[in-house]
Amino acid sequence: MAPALLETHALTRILPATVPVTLVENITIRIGQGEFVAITGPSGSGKSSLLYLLGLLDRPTSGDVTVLGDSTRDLDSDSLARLRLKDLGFVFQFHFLLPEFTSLENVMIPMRKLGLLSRAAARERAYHLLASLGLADFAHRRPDQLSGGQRQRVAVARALANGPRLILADEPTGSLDSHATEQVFLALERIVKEDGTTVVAVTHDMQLAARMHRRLHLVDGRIDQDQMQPQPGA
Ligand SMILES: Nc1ncnc2c1ncn2[C@@H]1O[C@H](COP(=O)(O)OP(=O)(O)OP(=O)(O)O)[C@@H](O)[C@H]1O
Repeated sequence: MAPALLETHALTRILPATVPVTLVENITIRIGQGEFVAITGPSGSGKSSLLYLLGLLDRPTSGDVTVLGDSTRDLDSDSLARLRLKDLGFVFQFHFLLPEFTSLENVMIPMRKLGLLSRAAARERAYHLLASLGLADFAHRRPDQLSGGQRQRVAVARALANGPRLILADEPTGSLDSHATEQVFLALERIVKEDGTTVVAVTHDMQLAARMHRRLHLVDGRIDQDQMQPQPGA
């Protein structure tokens, strides 16, 4: 069997404290290439905690995350940072674009950080990514000159900058109105359909979750097995 893009094995994260807090417990999942996966569950059920572990932004107390068949358990912080920069893209509820830079410059930053492209090539790729998300006319605007939906689509373009295999999104439409939500959702859906990129998104929006391939439903930090059925039509 081909290796999954991302797998977890008995992933558990406990915050040490006088009374330890279990964020997620015993999570074993397998996510393949080109999947569009929703992480759902009530507030406080551990959705963001799981996404941070999947994105190697937090480290488990026990268990493992494997990326393309390779364990990440023994990687040092530099190797984890490199893996995140090259193979993973992140979109958060708030765009976190740098306010003093234009859309184009914001999208170029991860490419320059990875250091594989010249400045001119990074600029061209950033422009192409923005254009593919319907933002060609907004490439030279700063974030404060964009609408909420446009800003979030710039954040999607930035997440795509280094051609990641996996995009992790934490409530990417959580602060948007319905029109902008649809624009951002369609942008993510297109990345999955056309590029075969895997997208895993935390969402409270059950209508959006129902349009994705699969739902991982969390309750009290654990996967709710009753909710693990594939979505109809997926
Ligand atoms: N640093 C922390 N200290 C103490 N408790 C924490 C900490 N971080 C998270 N928690 C708790 O862990 C649980 C899981 O949090 P998490 O943010 O992953 O949930 P969530 O499902 O994403 O919630 P929401 O939908 O409200 O964003 C919650 O009960 C939260 O209060």
